[in-house]
Parts: sequence; structure tokens; C-alpha cells
Amino acid sequence: MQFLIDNLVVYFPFPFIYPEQYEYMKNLKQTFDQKGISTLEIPPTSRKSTALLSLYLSYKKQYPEIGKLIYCTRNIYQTQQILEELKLIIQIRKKEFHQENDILAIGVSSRRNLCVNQELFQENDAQSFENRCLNLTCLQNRKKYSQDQTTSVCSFYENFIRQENEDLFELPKGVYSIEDVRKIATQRKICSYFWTHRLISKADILVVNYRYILDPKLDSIVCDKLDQNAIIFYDDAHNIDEDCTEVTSIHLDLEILRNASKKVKEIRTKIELEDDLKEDFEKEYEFLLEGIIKKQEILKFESKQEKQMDIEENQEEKEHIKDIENTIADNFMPDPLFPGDIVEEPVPGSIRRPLHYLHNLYRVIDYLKNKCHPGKSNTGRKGLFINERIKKGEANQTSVKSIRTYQLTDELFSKIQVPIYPLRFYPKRFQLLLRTLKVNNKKLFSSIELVTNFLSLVSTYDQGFEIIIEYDQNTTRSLQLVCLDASLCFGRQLSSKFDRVILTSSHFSPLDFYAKILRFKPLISKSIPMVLMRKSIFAMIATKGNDQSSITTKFDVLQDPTAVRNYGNLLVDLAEIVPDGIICCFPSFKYMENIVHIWNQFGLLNKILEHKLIFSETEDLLSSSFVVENFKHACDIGRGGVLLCLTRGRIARNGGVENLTNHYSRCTILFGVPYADTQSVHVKDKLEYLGDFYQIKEVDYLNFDAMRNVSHFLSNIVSRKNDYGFVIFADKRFNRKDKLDLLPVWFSPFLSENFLNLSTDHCKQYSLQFFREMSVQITQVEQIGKSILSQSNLEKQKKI
Ligand SMILES: Nc1ncnc2c1ncn2[C@@H]1O[C@H](COP(=O)(O)OP(=O)(O)OP(=O)(O)O)[C@@H](O)[C@H]1O
Repeated sequence: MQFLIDNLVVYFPFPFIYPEQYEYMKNLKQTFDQKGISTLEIPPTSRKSTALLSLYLSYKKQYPEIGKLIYCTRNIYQTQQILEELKLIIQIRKKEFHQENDILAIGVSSRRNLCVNQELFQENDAQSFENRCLNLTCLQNRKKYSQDQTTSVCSFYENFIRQENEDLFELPKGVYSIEDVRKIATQRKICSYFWTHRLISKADILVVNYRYILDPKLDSIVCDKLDQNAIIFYDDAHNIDEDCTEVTSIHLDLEILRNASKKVKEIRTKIELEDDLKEDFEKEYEFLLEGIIKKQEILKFESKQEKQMDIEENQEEKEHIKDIENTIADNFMPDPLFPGDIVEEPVPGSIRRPLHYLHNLYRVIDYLKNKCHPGKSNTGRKGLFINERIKKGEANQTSVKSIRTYQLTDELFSKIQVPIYPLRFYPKRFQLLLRTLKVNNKKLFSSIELVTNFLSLVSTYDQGFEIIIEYDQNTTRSLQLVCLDASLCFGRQLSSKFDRVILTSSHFSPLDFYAKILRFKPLISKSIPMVLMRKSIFAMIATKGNDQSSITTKFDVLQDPTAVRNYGNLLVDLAEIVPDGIICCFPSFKYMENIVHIWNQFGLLNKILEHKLIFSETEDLLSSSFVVENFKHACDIGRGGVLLCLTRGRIARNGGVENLTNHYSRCTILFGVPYADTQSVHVKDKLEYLGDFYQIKEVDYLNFDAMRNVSHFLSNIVSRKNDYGFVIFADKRFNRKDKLDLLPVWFSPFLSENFLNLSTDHCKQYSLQFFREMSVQITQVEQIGKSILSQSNLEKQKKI
């Protein structure tokens, strides 16, 4: 169908459009027309990707100057889905509207997903795969190859570098999935990973993992090739604050620190012993004296060196010079700081000489290694650990404490007299050192890279970060730099870089809370209502058992055995009534394990097993995915299943829930409010930080965070317009305004006032009634004009 939004002609690939899609497109268009950040909550079942892609293609047709569309996804599966959907839309546009495609769309992914060299697939895990690839493509190795043909290199990469004919790198307009690109690269015998990077600047639509946009360390791959005009579409943005803090967090442990010490020693010895290097280091010193070192400068410096070598030694080396940029662009150690914070100043004198630098680095690493032994650290200067929080882990006797970044830098200065300001230059200085030593495989030195990044962040940001130290009685387990302030990354990587950013999710309430914690003023902030033919989502809050005693997970199971029994009885009743799948969500592993144990003692598990099989999430991601597959199988073959999982667990976090739609989630029971663990040192610090810098009360953040995890499951209750399912919020605390106000706006109409304070018995009765009503199927014809609109319906609606 074809219609107008203002003066824009929209070619929509289907004969019917959902009212939500139309509404969504109107808001998207407004964001395209103007500039700013829009937050859009759109109900599940709305088919938002189709709406976005159709609108963008139509907009691009009418206004070709519009920027590239960058679609941020969470995983490779979603990337593939979006590209397939785009292919379909373009196909229909051609067939129905005779619109020739003038768009190039590609997906950007990791080496492992894009590699076409079968040799590398012998590597078992992702890390060794990456290391092997870096080894084969590093300049040093490739130079060795030019003298000794027995050295292993990647033939696909070599071909890619040697292609004189630039046409081979071109792609006709069209949509290319990861698989398509790999196929073509295999035919042309070139490396598809590096080829994809070349295509980025030519593509009109890029489908990328969100990390490519948020992580400053990955800027050189995608962001540096984009201009301000690009439109960032961030899907499933309900966890964007956590994504932002995650990309800037760094984890160090004793093994990493020991390895870094070893490597620093190795480099030192190399420099001391090899006289040939002296001249190179003199040049490097002069170069540093000249002033600022930027990536481009280092490239120039290196090419200068290479060129000299060429003339003197080997004419064939010239071939390699033209690809220095290619290799380096990828192997270049990225700066961990956000672009706006990178200091454009000369490298301080104290670290210009390589041995001085390495000496300081060695001492800092040594200090970090000893840092957190409880006996040693606590003997420090009085007052250093004023803000220290300590938590004793019960099971493995580990303790956790946190300190602020400035406390660590204070210590470094006072105890080992390492100047603080130069620490921020450590990653850059290390890059240059490796360049001078002509080491290109940065992965060999990844431990030093982590440490220098850690030091750079610690010395640059004295607010917004904390260091969490985990140790047991004798040894340090880890030292983790954790970001507390999501707005730091959001501001630097998104809002200040791009004119148009669209954040969207099916559960994004309350929209203004996100704007507050990310510190932006939205252009549009809208929650689109859900339009269904009938009330096919049914929600109830169970506040009491049949015996009228309150039900809640507020207390430990042993403290509240009546609630445990009432919860069990509710599940037994529902297992009998509900067809196919029931999903039960618990606030913590400990609670889930204990309650299941007691249900077993009461004989309730056997009663459930009479109707359905029981599956339970485990602490391991891989085995949890088998659990989900088996649960689905039980539902598919008609045996039915009950899936016991965590509301904020691995299955929920890793996309496991998205597949549990239709008959797999006819009923969802939320046992308890899934608050974050307020005993956790990190959570305590975060709450304190939000209070101090954002004036957000602890209780408000905890409620927001708990309810967004709950809402994740609500988005799965129905996945199609004629789907149906119900949800029971089984905890009296859900029946409070501070929780109800945080439900997604589209969901609230499904929770009527009469169902806010029910007993488990009532829940059973209403569920029975609900399934009877839903057993009547609705046809597409009945939906037309209501939950789906034809062209004439749309025109009529617009006139109204
Ligand atoms: N108006 C429509 N009529 C018929 N089919 C449609 C319509 N819109 C989208 N679809 C189809 O529905 C499927 C899913 O669409 P899409 O990829 O847009 O959904 P999504 O964005 O992943 O999901 P959500 O519904 O959660 O927004 C696709 O196969 C698409 O072609």
C-alpha cells in the first residue's frame, strides 16, 4: 500500500498496516525531519522493523541527502533477521511499486562470523580464533613471509591486500547478509572481514552490534567512518544505561597482572640487549619531542620508517607499505577514553624514554598485584578507605570492597611516587613503543593493553567510576573498574556525535527516567498504545493465598512457609488449567532453589508433573539454553512444560525469552519483585552515586530497575495480533502505585482495577474463564479496520 505522511510518499510492502506501525512511522519521520534524540516505546506485535525500514527507504527516495541508517542490534541472529526483512521489503517495492533499489545494505560482525578461511575454524574458542587471525594478518608475520614462504599467512587477506583492481571491492546496490558477503568473498578469494570494513563508508544501511557504536575502543571500525548526519536506531534500548556502563568497565585479575609484568620485563630486556634498536628509539624520542601523538601521526611516523627501509633494503617491501594503514587500522590499540576526553597534548617527559616508561609501568603493575591483599591494603595511609564497602560472600568466603578512582591514584602517588597525569598517556605510549619495536600483533600484549587502559581511565575520570576489589583471605581474585555513570558514554558516543538518535523498545517506561539518567532532552518521547481486537492479554495481581495470608517473596522461604505453600498450590492449579507452557520467574537463584526444595517436600512437584514437565534454569548459560530447547520441545509435543527461571537471570538477559512466545508462554507467573541485590557493593555505590549526582532516590531506582526486568517478560506474552496469554504478578508488593506506574504504558489497560488484589483461588477461576473466551478464534477479516488497517481504513482514520 501507498500513503502520505505529511508530504512524504510512503511505500509500505503489505496490503494492511497495523495502527501502531503508522503511529510509529509518524514519529520516526518527525525525528528524520528535525534533529534530536527520540525515545519511542512500541508494543510487541507491532512489527517495528518493517515500519522503520519502509519509512527510511521512502524517505531516502524523496530526500536522498538523508544520512545513513545505522541499525543497532543485540546479536548476530537479530542482524540476520533485519537484513532478511530488508531484502523482502526491497523485493516487494520492486514488484508492487516498480521502485528500483538504490540502497547498499550490509551487516558488520566479528572476525569469526565473517571469516572465510576454513583453516581458522580448527580453533575451538572465539579468543584463539581471533588470536590466530591477528597472527596471520600481522605485518611482522607477513614480512617474514616475503622472505620465507614457509611462514603461515592468510591467503584471503594477502589477496585482499594485493588486489590492484579496486572494482573487485565494489558491490552492486542491494542487501547483503553476512552469509552473502562471505559467499562473494569466497568466490573472489578475499578476506570478507576487512572487505566489510571497506564497504562501511559506501553502505546506506548498516546493521551492527550496539557495541560498535558505544565502545570507544571500537570507534575505528564503524564510528570513525560515519558523519554526524547518520541516523542511529538503537533497538531494545531498555538496558541502554547498562550497555553504556558495561563497555567502559575493565576487569583485571592476578593472572592478567602477572602476565603484564612478565611482558613488560620481556620488552625491557629486548630493548636493553638489542643495540640495533637504539637508533629507532632515538627517532621515536625525537618524534615525541615534536609534540602530540595522534593515530594519524603514528601512521605517518611508521610509514616514514618503512619507506626508508624499502629504499635501503628491498624493493618488494613497497608492496607492503600501501597496506600498512589497513593492518594498523585494525591492529592499532584503541584509546579507551571517550573522544572528547582524549588529551591532545605532548606525551609528558617522564615517559618519553622507553625504559623510564616501562620502569614506571612495571612498578604500577607490581603495586596493583599487591594492592588488594587484605593484610597489605588496609595498612595504608589513614583515611584512604573511608568509602570502602565490604561484603562477605557466604559460600566461598570471598570479600568485596570498592574504592573510588581518585583513591587509587592518590595511593599510587603517595606510596610509589608514580606521577598521575602521565598515566592517561600510557595506552598511546605503549602503542608507539610496539610500533617502534615493529610488533604488530597486539594480542600478544593484551594484558598490558588492559592494564594501560585501566590506568588511563582511572587517572582521567575521578568521578563516575569505582574500583571493585574481590579477594579471599589469601589472594586477590579481581580488580574491576566499573562505570557508575551511563551518561558519560551516552553523551560522548551518541548524543554529541550524531544529529539523530532513536531509542526504542517494547518496554521503555518511564521514558523520562531514561532521559534523566542519560542526561538528554528528548525531541520526541512517546509510548504508542497497543491495538488488539479483544483483550487477549489478561493480567492479575495475586496478593493473598486461599487462606487469606499475604503472599510475597520479601522474606526468605523459611521465614514464610505459608507463602511458599500458597505459591506451590497456585502453580499446581495453573498446571492443570493452562495448555502448553507456563513460565515462572523468581527473584534469585537462592529463592528458586529453596522454594523448589520445599515444594518437593510438600509433594507439590509430583502434582505438577502429573500435568507438565518441569525445567529449571541453571547457573551455566549453555546448559540453560538446552533447558529452554527441551522446554519448547515438551510444549511442541503436547506434554506441556513449566519453565522455572530468574526474572533477571541468564535466560532473560541472553535473548532466551524472546523465543518463548505463543504457546510457550500462555501463562507467566512473576513470583516476587526482582529487586537488585542491595547487599552488593556495586549496587550500593551506584545508588549512592545516583543520589548524589542525579538526585534519584534509592527506592525509585530499585523500583525502576525491578520493573524493567518484569516488563521484559510482559513483552513476550503476545507476539502476534491473534495470540493470547495471561500474567500473574504474585506478590502483594506489586499492588502499589510505585510499581504499577512503572508498567509499560501499552500494558496498563490490560490490568483492570478489579484484578489488583486477588487471592490465588480467584486467579484460578479467572484463568479458566480467560481460556474459555480465547478458545474462539478470530480471523483476519474480523480484524480489518480495528487492529489492522487497509488503505481505505487508513485514509478514513486520517480524515477523522
Ligand atoms: N503490516 C504487516 N502485514 C503483514 N506482515 C507484516 C506486516 N508488518 C510486518 N510483517 C511481517 O512480520 C514479520 C516480523 O516483522 P518485523 O521484523 O518488523 O518485526 P519485529 O520488529 O522483529 O517485531 P515486533 O513485532 O516486536 O516489533 C516479518 O516477516 C514481516 O514481513
